[in-house]
Amino acid sequence: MYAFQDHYPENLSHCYGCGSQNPHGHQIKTEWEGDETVTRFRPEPFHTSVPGFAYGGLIASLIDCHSTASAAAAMYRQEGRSMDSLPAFRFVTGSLHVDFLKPTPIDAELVIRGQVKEIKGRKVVIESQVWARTVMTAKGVVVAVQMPENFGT
Ligand SMILES: CCCCCCCCCCCCCC(=O)SCCNC(=O)CCNC(=O)[C@H](O)C(C)(C)COP(=O)(O)OP(=O)(O)OC[C@H]1O[C@@H](n2cnc3c(N)ncnc32)[C@H](O)[C@@H]1OP(=O)(O)O
Repeated sequence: MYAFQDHYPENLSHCYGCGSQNPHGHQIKTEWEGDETVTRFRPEPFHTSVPGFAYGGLIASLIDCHSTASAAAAMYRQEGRSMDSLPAFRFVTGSLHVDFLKPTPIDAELVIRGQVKEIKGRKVVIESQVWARTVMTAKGVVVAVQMPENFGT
């Protein structure tokens, strides 16, 4: 699979959630399935909250990085451009809202499905749901904003 994150330039591949260059991170991979974006992730025992269940911060970070990647992919798709083309679209999180609907089991593959709700200027809004087997355990809304040139200054 060639994922959205595989197109990130190396200097932006250190993110704890999605950076392929971060050996301690989740290194999530996201791709299109029709008009939805999909990330699959299997929690490790050290992601535990209550024994048997995944830590909420993990769920939030999966939604977060799934959504920033989805935002970039959505912008490329809208422009009819390949994700390899320059200049690159880079998105950071402006806001992250998560609803924890059910406990998330730690022993199941998690499937995060995202939908593009709005693209306006430098902003993309992504809604996502986290599924464990047949149960939706969390849902989220992320406002992703194209990273300013002077980010961090
Ligand atoms: C090939 C692909 C490459 C991809 C590379 C991937 C990089 C890897 C990184 C992975 C990262 C992984 C994830 C991470 O961990 S990212 C790390 C956590 N996030 C940050 O550190 C971001 C810090 N914040 C900022 O830098 C600025 O505040 C940003 C850039 C977010 C906006 O400041 P800026 O001055 O630039 O924006 P603007 O004022 O012109 O507004 C523009 C639009 O956005 C809307 N808005 C703004 N904020 C919010 C908000 N809080 N709620 C709702 N909406 C908000 C605003 O209303 C407006 O919309 P509209 O009114 O026009 O409708």
